[in-house]
Amino acid sequence: MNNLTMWIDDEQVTSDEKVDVLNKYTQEVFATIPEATHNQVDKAVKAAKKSQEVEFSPYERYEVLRKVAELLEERVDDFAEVMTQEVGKTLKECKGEVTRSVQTLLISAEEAKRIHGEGVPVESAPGSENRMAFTIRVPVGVVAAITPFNVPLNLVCHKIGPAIAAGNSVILKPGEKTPVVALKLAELFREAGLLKNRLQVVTGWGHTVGEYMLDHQGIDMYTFTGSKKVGEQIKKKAGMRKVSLELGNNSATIIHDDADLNKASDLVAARGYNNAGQVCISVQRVYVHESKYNEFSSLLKEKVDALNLGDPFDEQTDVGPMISEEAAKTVKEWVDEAVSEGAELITGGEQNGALFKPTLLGYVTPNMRVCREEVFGPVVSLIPYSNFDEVLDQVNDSEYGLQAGLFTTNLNLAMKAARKIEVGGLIINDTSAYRVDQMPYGGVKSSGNGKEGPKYAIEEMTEERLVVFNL
Ligand SMILES: NC(=O)c1ccc[n+]([C@@H]2O[C@H](COP(=O)([O-])OP(=O)(O)OC[C@H]3O[C@@H](n4cnc5c(N)ncnc54)[C@H](O)[C@@H]3O)[C@@H](O)[C@H]2O)c1
Ligand SMILES: O=C[C@H](O)CS(=O)(=O)O
Repeated sequence: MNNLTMWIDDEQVTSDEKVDVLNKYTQEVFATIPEATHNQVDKAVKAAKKSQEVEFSPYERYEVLRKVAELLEERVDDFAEVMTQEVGKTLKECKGEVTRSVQTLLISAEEAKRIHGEGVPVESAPGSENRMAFTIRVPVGVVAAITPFNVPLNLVCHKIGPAIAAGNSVILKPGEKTPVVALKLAELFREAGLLKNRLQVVTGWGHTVGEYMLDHQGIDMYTFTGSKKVGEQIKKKAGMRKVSLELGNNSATIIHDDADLNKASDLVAARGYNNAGQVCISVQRVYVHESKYNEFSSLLKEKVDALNLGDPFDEQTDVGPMISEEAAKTVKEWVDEAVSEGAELITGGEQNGALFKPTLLGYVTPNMRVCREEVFGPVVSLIPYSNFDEVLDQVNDSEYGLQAGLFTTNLNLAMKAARKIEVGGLIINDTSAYRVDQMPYGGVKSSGNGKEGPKYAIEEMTEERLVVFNL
């Protein structure tokens, strides 16, 4: 068993209290992490602040991030195997996540060289003829990055990459259920020669270690990915400090009457169940035009039935365990409740420990929890509709707004949806779950605020400062 250590003030340290990290398939403990104390968090913040005094040029930041990307690329298999144990998602998916993380770091490295302000034409104002002005972007300072369990490497890279590229010092608190790959990544930053204390990692529970971070006034910005509940707490506690929140969603995808049903059902089957549905943009609510509902439903059922549930290390497995038995039980409760309220159980609905069978529900209505709230499990709900304008309203009838998908060949309808659907991103002819790492990514309403994607995250993680010359 691995007794892991944190990185605080340039040292590998532990603490008396420990948190077990389980292999999510076998449920055996495969590592322990220290529960950081209040003093350790304080020490990390002070060390981060001090590290800001050392010059770190954009090109040096580029070099370190590029080097970490190279080191990670050499260790894809090693990282993926650890991730499969701690998350429970399939080995092939984990390899995909590590490969994406390499890209996120490389894009961040490139963006480090492109941080710039802009000229401001103050001289055009009467009386300001002898002045000139421009903006510069300066680092915010100490950034606290708090990350969730489900995508434990790439979402960490989406925070550390841009924060380092922008010239900040970062204190990372990874999700307590999946902290191991984050700690391994921190080692790569050391190996790559990152300046002292530009990255520190504290581990432990959110309600303790996370809260110590929220209470520390030495932190200049919080970048958080996780649940709406915790996001709200962070926003309250941050006060006037900067906050970037990437929160949940109950993602909708529309299948219009002109859609390619084969393609649409392939993509829904692939993106409604990967990582056991524990993806913030996972396909959850699928609105199908009534004229195609039966055909789409049987095509999709066939593809969902073909998904193999089981050991994530087995190459034949498509869907591994959920993060815990407790999470799987909640999903079971919501599915049973929907069926008792009149939904059709097309397939699935069975739970065994942390394993939950890929489930397809039909004739789901707006007030059912599987529709209204974020399921975060392998459950897709089909909802028939007759009128395009009305379905846009149904999609918007949600407190969330991260991404949505629309299958149609009609350009006018696609543009109408783009203007009307209240989301951070609309994906045409694919599901809500499309994401590549350079794109602007982030939600509206209860899905949060601020954008990720290194270029956009760097804007969040820097301040724009105006410089005016009186010549
Ligand atoms: N929008 C996105 O990009 C995105 C991406 C992935 C996951 N998510 C969301 O994350 C959620 C699932 O992840 P989770 O269960 O790990 O989320 P979570 O909110 O329970 O935990 C996220 C992080 O917050 C910490 N935390 C918990 N309580 C805290 C507190 N009181 N103060 C400070 N920190 C605290 C946790 O320890 C963890 O590190 C889902 O809602 C999902 O949609 C969103
Ligand atoms: O869980 C949500 C993630 O942001 C989606 S992805 O893994 O980045 O595609």
